[in-house]
Amino acid sequence: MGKVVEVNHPLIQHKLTIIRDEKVGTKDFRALVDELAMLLTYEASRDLPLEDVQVKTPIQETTKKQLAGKKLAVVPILRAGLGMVDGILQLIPAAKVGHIGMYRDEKTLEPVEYFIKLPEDIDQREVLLVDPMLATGGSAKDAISALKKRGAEQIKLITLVSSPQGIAAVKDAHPDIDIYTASIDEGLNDDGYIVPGLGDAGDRLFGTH
Ligand SMILES: O=c1ccn([C@@H]2O[C@H](COP(=O)(O)O)[C@@H](O)[C@H]2O)c(=O)[nH]1
Ligand SMILES: O=P(O)(O)OP(=O)(O)O
Ligand SMILES: [Mg+2]
Repeated sequence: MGKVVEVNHPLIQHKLTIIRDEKVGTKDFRALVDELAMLLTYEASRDLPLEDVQVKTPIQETTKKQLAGKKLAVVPILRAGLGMVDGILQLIPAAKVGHIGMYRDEKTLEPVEYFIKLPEDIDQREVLLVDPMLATGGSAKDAISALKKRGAEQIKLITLVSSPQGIAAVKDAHPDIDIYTASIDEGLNDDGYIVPGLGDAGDRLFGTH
């Protein structure tokens, strides 16, 4: 059974409050989404396996830990997820990057997939699936299904803002998935936007409407 972790570190709460502000422009919004993604990845990577390694300090030889070389892939759900990739790669530069393109139909709120390109060995990688917003959960559910269909077994979903409904929908469809989020907000409005949320993350990242 996967877990749901609301990572409420003070730095995360502070930065998230800033980007909720409608007056924050594209440049600051982008920078803070990157920083938040990095901070969330710090928590989501807590269980990465370690192995012993010999290291010679200027004082003496010692046995310490290093990452055991686990293969990772970062997979953003386009467009909004793209804003989280660079921040994650700063922590895990060797990760490969896949892309899943999806938009929500404005009337039905159902996700429409328009692009998918993943590393060939996705079945051997732990996947960090990233999207700033988990609203109805439709996009994340379909993205996880697409990853599983291609053999991915270990998948963590990282979001900035989640609704209780979105979390429940993902857990219902994919009980094995761990979800890391900076905030579980109150809910959804009639247009499927998270309340209070931060608006349309893709539009705010890329300056579109
Ligand atoms: O407040 C919101 C809600 C949604 N989005 C965008 O939609 C999808 C997620 O919606 P689901 O209903 O969970 O499928 C997400 O990719 C965002 O791009 C948003 O920006 N703001
Ligand atoms: O999920 P949407 O429709 O908001 O897509 P995008 O992330 O491209 O804004
Ligand atoms: Mg959008």
